[in-house]
Amino acid sequence: FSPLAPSIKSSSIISTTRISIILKSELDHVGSTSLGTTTFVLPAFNHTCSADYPSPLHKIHVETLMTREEASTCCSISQEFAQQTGKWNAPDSERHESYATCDFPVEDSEKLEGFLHDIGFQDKLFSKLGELYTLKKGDLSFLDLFVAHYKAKGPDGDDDSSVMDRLDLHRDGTLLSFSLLLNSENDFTGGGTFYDGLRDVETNGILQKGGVIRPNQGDAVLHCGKILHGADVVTKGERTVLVGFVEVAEYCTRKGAMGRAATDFGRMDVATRRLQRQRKMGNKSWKLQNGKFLTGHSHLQRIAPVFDSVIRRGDPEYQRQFKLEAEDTLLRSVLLPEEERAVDPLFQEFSVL
Ligand SMILES: O=C(O)CCC(=O)C(=O)O
Ligand SMILES: [Fe+2]
Repeated sequence: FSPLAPSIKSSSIISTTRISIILKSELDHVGSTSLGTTTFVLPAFNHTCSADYPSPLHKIHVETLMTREEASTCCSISQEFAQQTGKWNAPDSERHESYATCDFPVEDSEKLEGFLHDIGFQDKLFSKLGELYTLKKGDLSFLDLFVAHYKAKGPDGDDDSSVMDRLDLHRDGTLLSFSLLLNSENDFTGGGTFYDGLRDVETNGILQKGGVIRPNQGDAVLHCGKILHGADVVTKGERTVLVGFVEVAEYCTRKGAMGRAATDFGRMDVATRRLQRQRKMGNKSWKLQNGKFLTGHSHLQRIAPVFDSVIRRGDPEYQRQFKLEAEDTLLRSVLLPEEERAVDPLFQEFSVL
């Protein structure tokens, strides 16, 4: 399959029976349903990358992991706990450095932790993630598991900073993540998890305008945490989700893939700052003068010209495309094919004992 092949979009959810006979390229971007799992595939953005597309990580799955009753129980326990501790009253920047959310870690509530244990949640989740992303249950561990709470801001639109109504575009710290809706989808309007890479993909059932996926109560969106995503604004009511950051054992991943992507994402941030500086000078030539910081050979004093390339690379649409390409490369390369994974060194160590 060539990533250059034209992609065919479909406006209808394709049935399981059709999947086996349609071309793989037809599956691009399409929401397909198979045995209770709905899958959306991120489009290929990097057309020069020779690595296979789509990799398992290009796929975002929606999967029922709790019954409505189980999700409701988790929601009531969480509500009760948050009321007692005030955990949902202000975004907590201590736990999530760059993206403060109104949340509490599951381990803080014995009752919630106990309930999740009783319904075998971790086992169910890790088995599913393993099956969908070519991993074993034992390769997965929680970096964080927490309940987040979103609430619409007041009708007068005042900036009530103690309320979280959305989460801006970001990447998680882990390779895998999920977000499971605990309350009823009828309790709020807006909300849902959105993906930059799905922005221009045709809407399809629970995939709505702007690349937003709005699952039902008890359903979880499972995705690679490195895909640029956020939580859409809740415009009415409240939305409560169980969110988990799931670490993948290092021996399953390709060394350097993550570092390369981080460098590429970082290059675009530098480009933004360069453009801001050029604009500040009124797009006129500016004097490069670093003598304040460096002396000797490193001391530069000259006129820096205005670069068209600075303007081009600073353009938000150019940057978005560049980042999507880097993300695509990362998704294709970071997971090692199963046959190339060496035995987990830790496992080896223990098996000798
Ligand atoms: O609310 C959601 O669905 C997404 C949450 C999320 O991305 C996060 O907490 O990192
Ligand atoms: Fe996230």
